Amino acid sequence: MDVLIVGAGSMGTWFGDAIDARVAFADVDRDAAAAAAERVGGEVADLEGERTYDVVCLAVPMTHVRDAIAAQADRAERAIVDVSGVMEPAIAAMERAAPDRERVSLHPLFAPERAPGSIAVVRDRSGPVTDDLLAVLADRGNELLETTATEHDEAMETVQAATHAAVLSFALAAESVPDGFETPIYEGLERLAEQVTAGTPRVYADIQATFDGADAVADAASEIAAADADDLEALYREAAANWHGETAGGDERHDTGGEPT
Ligand SMILES: O=C(O)C(=O)C[C@]1(C(=O)O)C=C[C@@H](O)C=C1
Repeated sequence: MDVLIVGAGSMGTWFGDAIDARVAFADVDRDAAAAAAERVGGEVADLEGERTYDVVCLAVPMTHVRDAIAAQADRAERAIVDVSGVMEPAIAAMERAAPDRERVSLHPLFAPERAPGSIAVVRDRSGPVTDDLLAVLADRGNELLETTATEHDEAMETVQAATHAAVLSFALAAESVPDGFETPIYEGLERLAEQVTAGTPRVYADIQATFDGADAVADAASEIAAADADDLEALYREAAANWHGETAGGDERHDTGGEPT
């Protein structure tokens, strides 16, 4: 099987490494394509070339995936795949541009350096080629999470947009503290702030531009900042109910002040 990977950034490189196929990389930055090809043992392809492949995988930023699918779909003989991270527009573009080919959208739910991990998978039109690709990903330790484009994109509002907004807000707002003052809760957030801010700024910007979620975090933070003690207690109980069920934190007999029981 030969696969053209359009986009030779970290996701394209991850995909080329994670599958078992002859791969070629095309990118606006030909040096990036050459680096990815060298890293995974593939070739460099022209971005606007005529050559066709069994599979074309779009590994471009989510803001460009629609256009990239429209431009590259004709080079896919059997299957078209994307790893852009947004599924509804990607699937719609694939249905338009490749109605008679296999179509799968994949979103690795991890940064490439933490591979393997869970991969959200929408099999919009499955068949032998994409079944093989997915079987190899599973054999190599990835967990395939079968979903729909709508379910995925809605989940990303919380899992990515709101989560990143919360962590980045903390990363911006936190003052440095002298060594030794760290609490277990603070250390958890500190670790997340370090992890999130070690990524690629544009990826995080694209996620915020694509998925709602940040406003809900901003609204909740404003409510907390403006709350008096009674309001804060109510907000705390609401949060506890969301995460532990209706009675948690609301029953005085079990009110541990946050200590484990
Ligand atoms: O750093 C990680 O491991 C991540 O999970 C990165 C992360 C995320 O934070 O949501 C960022 C972008 C990708 O689309 C997937 C995952």
